[in-house]
Amino acid sequence: MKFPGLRKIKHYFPVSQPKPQLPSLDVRPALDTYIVGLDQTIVDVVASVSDEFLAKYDIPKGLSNLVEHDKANRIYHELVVNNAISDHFAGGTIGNTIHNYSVLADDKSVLLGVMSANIALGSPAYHYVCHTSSKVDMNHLQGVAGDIGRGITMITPDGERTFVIDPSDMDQLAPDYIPTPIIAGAAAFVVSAYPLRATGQPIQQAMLKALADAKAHQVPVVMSLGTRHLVEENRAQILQTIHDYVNVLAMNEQEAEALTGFRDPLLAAEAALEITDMVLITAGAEGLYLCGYTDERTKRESSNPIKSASLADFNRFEFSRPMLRRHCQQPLKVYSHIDPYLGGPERIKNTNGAGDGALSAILHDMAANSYHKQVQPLSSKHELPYLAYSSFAQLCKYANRVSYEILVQNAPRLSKGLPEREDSLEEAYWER
Ligand SMILES: Nc1ncnc2c1ncn2[C@@H]1O[C@H](COP(=O)(O)OP(=O)(O)OP(=O)(O)O)[C@@H](O)[C@H]1O
Ligand SMILES: O=c1[nH]cnc2c1ncn2[C@@H]1O[C@H](CO)[C@@H](O)[C@H]1O
Repeated sequence: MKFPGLRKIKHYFPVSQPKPQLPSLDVRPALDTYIVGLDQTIVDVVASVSDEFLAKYDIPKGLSNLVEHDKANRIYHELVVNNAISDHFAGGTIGNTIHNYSVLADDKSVLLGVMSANIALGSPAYHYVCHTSSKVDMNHLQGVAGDIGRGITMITPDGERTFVIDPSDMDQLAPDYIPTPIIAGAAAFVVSAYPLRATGQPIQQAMLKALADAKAHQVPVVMSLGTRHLVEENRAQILQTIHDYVNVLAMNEQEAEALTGFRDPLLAAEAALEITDMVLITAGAEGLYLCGYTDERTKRESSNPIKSASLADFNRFEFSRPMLRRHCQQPLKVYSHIDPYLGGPERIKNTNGAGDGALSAILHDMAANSYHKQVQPLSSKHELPYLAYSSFAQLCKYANRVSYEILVQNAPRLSKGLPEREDSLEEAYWER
């Protein structure tokens, strides 16, 4: 487990504990710190298109659109003829998140989903496996006869991305392939709201089983919302799922508005905190917000400039560490915001995955907390059951830095971790 982000370390963080056992790529619940993700396994087929192309096929821009197989094929073939396809890349919002987690933490994660039982060279499954970190344990995947999903990722000249999703067998994941002991030993379980639109498909029951297992074993449940119209179309079901199971909710500002009715991210977060414990809202060029709970007796005042927007002095206690609401004697809502790292890259070719990247940083910090607690149980950092290792403010910095890296690497999956030294910036960024 790597240290989450960079900073002058105040507490002892044992980075590489020698392990008496032989190294193993399989996750061993009693020995490893890991997270588990459930996803619709998807390969991203990346193509450059014009706005007219989207209009021709009646595809709403900026969203993830489920389409029938024939239409996806027609689009795909026109893109092949136009020579517009630049790459095939492993995708899936949770696949991306746990891959990035494994790259950042240099540690294991488990992917639950389907995979073609026979993988042919050049097939969607082949591209998926080739572009996934070897630290992602794929031993629990369910083999299927057909293909994994195909997500045609169309990038318009303004850098916006629009998905056309052809599901193939991606929704066939059955509850029998949810390994309860693996979920029970995880530092967090992460899922997206996308499977909620696969009405009547086995993945819905599989997802419910995984959520129930995580809840029964007090494993924090993290959910990302996916895309705005998914939230608009399944709002009641999503709200109920969050209320029943979710501890950390991740969304962008459009999804937050669709869920809560508030366009303003702080008001949206305030509303969402009525049904969950922590909320990450990414807001594109406005940076990101991380909001949650801490206990009155452990609140810590920020030494950053105090900001006011729709909530007065909202970041006053952003140096506090997040807790589950039910673990607080006197819960206090805490809000933190950060502008894009270095103002954002000079030129953004494609924002795909920047939000998922932010979430993988939060997951890394949560897992680092579990790891630290396991190896240093008597540390003062664990006097109370905190949800993460770092403060809200520090988590914002780390998440923001990772989003920037996704934007500059121009791909939703990191090919390498963050640089050990940040030449581009004064050290102050990582300090309190
Ligand atoms: N135009 C931009 N300028 C500067 N930073 C940006 C810009 N767009 C995104 N970012 C950075 O990336 C983070 C996440 O971006 P965004 O809100 O677009 O995520 P998203 O819509 O959830 O993405 P995805 O669903 O593709 O993962 C922002 O919080 C910010 O740090
Ligand atoms: O319906 C879906 N289910 C799962 N993942 C999806 C869906 N639509 C798009 N993405 C995934 O979201 C990532 C960027 O955030 C992309 O890599 C894409 O594969």
